[in-house]
Amino acid sequence: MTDALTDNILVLVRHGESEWNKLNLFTGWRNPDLTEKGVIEARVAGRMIRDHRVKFDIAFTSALKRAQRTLDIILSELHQPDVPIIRNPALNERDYGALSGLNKDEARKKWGESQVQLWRRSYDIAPPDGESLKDTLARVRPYYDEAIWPQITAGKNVIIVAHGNSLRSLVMILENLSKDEILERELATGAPILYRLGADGKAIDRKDLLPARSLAAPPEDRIV
Ligand SMILES: O=C(O)[C@@H](CO)OP(=O)(O)O
Repeated sequence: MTDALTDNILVLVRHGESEWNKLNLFTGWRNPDLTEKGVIEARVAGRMIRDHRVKFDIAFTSALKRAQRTLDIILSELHQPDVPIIRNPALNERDYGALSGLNKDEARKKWGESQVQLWRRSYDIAPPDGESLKDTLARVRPYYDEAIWPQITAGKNVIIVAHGNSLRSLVMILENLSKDEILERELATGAPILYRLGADGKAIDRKDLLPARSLAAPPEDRIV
């Protein structure tokens, strides 16, 4: 058991593994469910957060099943099933447009590794009919400012369960990252990030909670 966190806390969690993560398909706004592994990842995420004894006042998630289900499982593991939940498409994954449903390896064969990497991880190059990270940030930021930040300034502890790229947009905001710095950041499924925020809305510190199986990688409770 870790010391209880007493300041206002914002926790971000990417959903557990989805059926389409497992199949290596571009997912975006499509709506696959969690795999069994994804359910376990969500349970483990809930237990790791429970060890930090955070009591949440409000939860936010996207309009997509994989994030909503992950949140439900986390709240159940936390024994906090009555936390109010706000679901909003502003927190949806980046819309992958014409790539949605395509296999990522097949796409590399068709368009080349570097083009696919630009679509996946450049800041402002959108896939055909889809959103870039910049476009995603442009909808995540106003939602954060108008719906989430007021909760934090009112002294609430907040959990957000969303998606790789909607959360990377939030990480940019919270850690004041440049468009180059965010390109380096990957978010693992079911790995909670605990932030303590200052009055300016920027992170004072961050803890990445990693399940025991990932201990070979970075240290469990890295504070930056
Ligand atoms: O397919 C997607 O919607 C996302 C997240 O799984 O993929 P990527 O890692 O390419 O942003």
